[in-house]
Amino acid sequence: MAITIENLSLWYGPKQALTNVSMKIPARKVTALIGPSGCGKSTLLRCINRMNDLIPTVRIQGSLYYHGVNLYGPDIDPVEVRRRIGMVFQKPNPFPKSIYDNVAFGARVNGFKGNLDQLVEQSLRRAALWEEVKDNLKKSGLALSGGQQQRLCIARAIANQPDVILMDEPCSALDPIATLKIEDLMRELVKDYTIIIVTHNMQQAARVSDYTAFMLTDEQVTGQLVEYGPTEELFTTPKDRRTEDYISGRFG
Ligand SMILES: Nc1ncnc2c1ncn2[C@@H]1O[C@H](COP(=O)(O)OP(=O)(O)OP(=O)(O)O)[C@@H](O)[C@H]1O
Repeated sequence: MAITIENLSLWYGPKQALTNVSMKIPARKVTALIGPSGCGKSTLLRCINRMNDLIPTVRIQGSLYYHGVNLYGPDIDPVEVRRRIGMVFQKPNPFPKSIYDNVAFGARVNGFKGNLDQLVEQSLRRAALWEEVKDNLKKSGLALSGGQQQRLCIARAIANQPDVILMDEPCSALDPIATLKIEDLMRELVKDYTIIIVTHNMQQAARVSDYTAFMLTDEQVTGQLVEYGPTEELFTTPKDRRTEDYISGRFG
């Protein structure tokens, strides 16, 4: 298992957002988190690389293990956690720098001693962007199309040599063609990385993920994990009535 989550609960100030979530996320698979708006998907995703630590009012209970190490243990450096567990956001967010400098950024900050040109090329190739930008590496990252910008952000994440890539609705700002390109890319990247994706789009979860987790906030419990299993099973033979209602479009 890449990630093991045990009884994780989270509060934003007095407001609870996750309740006793437990799940095991396998390495080198795509795991999708689905569920209605506000059910805690992004919150759970952000727990995995300790992004919620940046919010002062957040309180977390429970454990989250990454290859057996408790990421919330006392000796853990959140900066190192975020290098190993990279993240791609909903809205592509390249730095206002050249394509090259975007990809080289993390390596430079970390005092990378190897061949930077090679790292940039490899990362852009892996993000399926190299052919489109190789003659324009000095061009601003912001001058690319939305889909290219998102692949640039994926290249920037890959250049940090992560093990896990978290993606928070990576296609929601993209057109259908750019979306399919990112989905193809995910299937390619999963050969080498563990990918966890939050998506609103059930078809997308069905297309790209190996495992799916359905989350829900209802009158009784905030931010609960209702059902989790192989994607095909969850979509064809859900075990919980609430999963069935959601995937058949009866609510959310
Ligand atoms: N920084 C924050 N401060 C306070 N409350 C927050 C914060 N971020 C999220 N919340 C609340 O926590 C709950 C879960 O939000 P979260 O964004 O994790 O849900 P989600 O399932 O990802 O929703 P969506 O699909 O709409 O993005 C919501 O009620 C939200 O308002």
